[in-house]
Amino acid sequence: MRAVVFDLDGTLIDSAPDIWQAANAVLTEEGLPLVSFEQSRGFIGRGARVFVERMELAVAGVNDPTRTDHLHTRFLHFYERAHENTRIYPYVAEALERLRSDGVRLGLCTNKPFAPTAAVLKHLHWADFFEAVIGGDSLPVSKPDPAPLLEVVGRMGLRLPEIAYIGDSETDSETAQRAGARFGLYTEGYRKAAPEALFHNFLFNDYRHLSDRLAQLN
Ligand SMILES: O=C(O)COP(=O)(O)O
Ligand SMILES: [Mg+2]
Repeated sequence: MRAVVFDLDGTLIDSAPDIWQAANAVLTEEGLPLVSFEQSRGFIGRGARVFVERMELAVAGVNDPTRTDHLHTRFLHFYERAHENTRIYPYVAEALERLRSDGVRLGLCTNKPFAPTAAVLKHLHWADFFEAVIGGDSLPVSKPDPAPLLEVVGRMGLRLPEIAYIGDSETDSETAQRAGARFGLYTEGYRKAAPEALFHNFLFNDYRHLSDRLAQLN
């Protein structure tokens, strides 16, 4: 295993509380009804545009393209500044350090837009941690299209059989399957389906086990 590529939201960090706060900041500004934490968490996974569409549908019953554009712009404004309640999942920092000290290279492939991704990585002092970072708006297509994952691998000068992808959601599982990548599913994120129902090479719920699970893939 030369490298591990990670998803971000629901995989390395629990950002749902800050995403919820950004969502309700936009809705408050627009005089629209607010969403619950569970609703907001359920909208995560396909990037900011889809998040906003789902949110608008929930509170207004319909997507109006002009309003969606505006809500999207304002959501990105708040999203970029929302880190106060974002937490790194337990033992993630130790797991990443261990991989690095084992000579495993690290990449990041998220559907979070690039600007808030860069902002939260900086906030966590992870700005230089990942060799290649692709956000949900870095390419014309986003996950579950396999292109973003393939782009990360390409930018690292690697080939797909040399990496494993780690993510938390239906989107990540489908991305890995369509790319033909090995996939580890972190079960404590924002997934809705049963873990067994999703493509994976291994499941894990504790980052203290990640290195061993990856080693068993080889
Ligand atoms: O922003 C999203 O919708 C999901 O982000 P993720 O790909 O890092 O889980
Ligand atoms: Mg995720």
